[in-house]
Amino acid sequence: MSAVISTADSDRLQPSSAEDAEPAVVSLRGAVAAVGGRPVLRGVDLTVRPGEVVALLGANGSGKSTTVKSVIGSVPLEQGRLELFGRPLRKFRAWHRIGYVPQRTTAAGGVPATVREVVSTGRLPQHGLLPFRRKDRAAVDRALTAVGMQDRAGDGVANLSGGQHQRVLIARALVGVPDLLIMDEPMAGVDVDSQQVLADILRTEVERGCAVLLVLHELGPLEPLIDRAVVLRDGCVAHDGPPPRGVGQHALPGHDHVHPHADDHHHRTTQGLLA
Ligand SMILES: Nc1ncnc2c1ncn2[C@@H]1O[C@H](COP(=O)(O)OP(=O)(O)OP(=O)(O)O)[C@@H](O)[C@H]1O
Repeated sequence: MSAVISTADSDRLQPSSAEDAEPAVVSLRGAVAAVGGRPVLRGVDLTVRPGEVVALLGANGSGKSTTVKSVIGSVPLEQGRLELFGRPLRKFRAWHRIGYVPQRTTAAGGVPATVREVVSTGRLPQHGLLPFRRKDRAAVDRALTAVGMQDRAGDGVANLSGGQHQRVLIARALVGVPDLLIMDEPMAGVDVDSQQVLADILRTEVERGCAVLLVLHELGPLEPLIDRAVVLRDGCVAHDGPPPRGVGQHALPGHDHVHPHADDHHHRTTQGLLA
């Protein structure tokens, strides 16, 4: 699955100074992946450094979601190499360091679970099959408070608005106190007030040093937080550098506002966060 890295790529991965000695949180090199038998990623390079906030932009179908799914190991690479916190994917076990907020779909609305139950599942990488301990319950309480959903803890998730539902998914990702937060279109289907709440939550996470990889439709209220933008076009990186100011995905060719879309596809799941 992981191809041998080229000499040029090896050189690029070497730290250039003592400051850079900490390994990248995400180092994806030459990622090639197919979904449903169709080539989607055609050599994607993506780096997220500790504490960095990277926005992944691009037109509909350019491969953004597939890229983040390959980062959490749920879409296997046909070629290329992925390292998480300096370890190759096949040796990486510290999934508790990663919080993942999937692209929100309406499908979860029918799940008969309470807010607290959904958020508690985010603690699974920490305690596995062991019973919940006091510190796990405290972590769930902290995450619920962080997203302003403490008073809704006993409510069914089916009764929440889009913005509240998104907050629950974010609380689930935060409950493990991750070092990397990956969010796939966190603002999709979220009202303007909740967008500001989400931006504030994200700012708090960034301030405590969490690295963030965001799939975004447009930069919007998150723009001030973003250090770097990677723009995908047709499964390739078209831009990697400063965020295109005032230009979101809306300005990119092929954008057609079909969001959010249900993930009713059947990715071949091998290893990783969702395994
Ligand atoms: N399970 C699947 N089976 C077949 N094709 C798929 C599947 N999942 C995604 N695709 C296709 O792969 C391409 C990339 O999809 P992906 O979801 O990564 O794009 P994206 O950039 O996130 O787009 P969007 O902004 O619409 O979410 C698209 O053409 C999409 O239709």
